[in-house]
Amino acid sequence: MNVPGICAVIGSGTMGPGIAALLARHGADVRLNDISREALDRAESACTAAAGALDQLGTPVTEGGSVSFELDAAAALDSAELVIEAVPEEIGLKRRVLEQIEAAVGTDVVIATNTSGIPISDMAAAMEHPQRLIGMHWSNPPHLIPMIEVIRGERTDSAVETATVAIVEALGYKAVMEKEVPGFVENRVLYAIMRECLSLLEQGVATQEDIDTCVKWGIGYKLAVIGPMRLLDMAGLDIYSSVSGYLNPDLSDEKGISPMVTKLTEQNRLGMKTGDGMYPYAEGEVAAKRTDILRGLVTVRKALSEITPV
Ligand SMILES: NC(=O)C1=CN([C@@H]2O[C@H](COP(=O)(O)OP(=O)(O)OC[C@H]3O[C@@H](n4cnc5c(N)ncnc54)[C@H](O)[C@@H]3O)[C@@H](O)[C@H]2O)C=CC1
Ligand SMILES: Cc1ncc(C(=O)O)c(C(=O)O)c1O
Repeated sequence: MNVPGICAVIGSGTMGPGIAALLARHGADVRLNDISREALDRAESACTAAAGALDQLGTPVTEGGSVSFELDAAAALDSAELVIEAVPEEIGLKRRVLEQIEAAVGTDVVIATNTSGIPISDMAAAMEHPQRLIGMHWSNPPHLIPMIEVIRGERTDSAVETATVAIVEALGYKAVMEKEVPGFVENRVLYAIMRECLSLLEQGVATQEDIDTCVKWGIGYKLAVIGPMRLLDMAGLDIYSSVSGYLNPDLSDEKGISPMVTKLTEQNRLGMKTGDGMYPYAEGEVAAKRTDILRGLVTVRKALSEITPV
């Protein structure tokens, strides 16, 4: 299966532009929609940057692809063969947007949601044709992380799942098919790591710099080559049993949001998008960090593509 010829991406904040740029790279006529003119203006340069990263990666260009920027949702959705919803993670808003999408496209059109982890069945509750809604969870930055989680809701048609997996594979990405649980697989694992790291920082066990160094080199580097299930075999299940026996009861079981994150959020210190967060950023540093991150991800992905899968 090829990538559908006409795609609509609804919401053009952090995720929409990278998704649109990758679809366009594979030949699609992509309409990127947002309710904010400013967001669409920012999206134009984000799409250009994403295309530059795809050039660095050597991703071939399929002729005929383009991205257009649409304030008018109806124009974006007109004749769309695939719709990807990427509006903020708020169930009420997502339900309203899905209602608007479903009223504008044919019943055979796949409607995918990029939710970070809201169960698909909860989002489909008010839909007239819930069989065509599917979770298609891209990882940030979506034009570079070559894996997408595909999550069926209780009423999703199996043909919609098959079609979505085929689209993911046509993009050259790996599809991971899952049953729905809040957070899906990726964010359950990521948020377990984040919870523990934030707890260690709040307890003063290590600085944020040292926590980042430990996780990047001690865990991240290794996990990019060996998945956690295989790592258990490499370490030895007897070792895992001994360590988890005394360690698991001591790990963070914080049920709420980290107090440190709550305080920073209340101060509008949201990270790179506001120029201050877990780290402070000097003038020009956010752009430099973003460039370093993209360059690093391109380099590591190229290296990983050359190794034998473990
Ligand atoms: N930021 C991340 O790292 C990741 C986010 N996600 C998920 O993707 C979705 C989008 O996330 P972000 O791009 O980070 O959000 P964002 O807040 O950066 O962008 C969302 C955009 O949607 C627009 N929007 C709001 N209401 C709209 C409507 N009715 N119609 C059209 N556009 C509308 C906003 O103006 C904004 O530009 C969320 O569900 C999020 O949880 C998934 C993977 C990673
Ligand atoms: C902090 C954080 N939260 C959610 C996601 C997501 O996948 O939905 C990501 C990501 O990197 O993709 C993330 O970093």
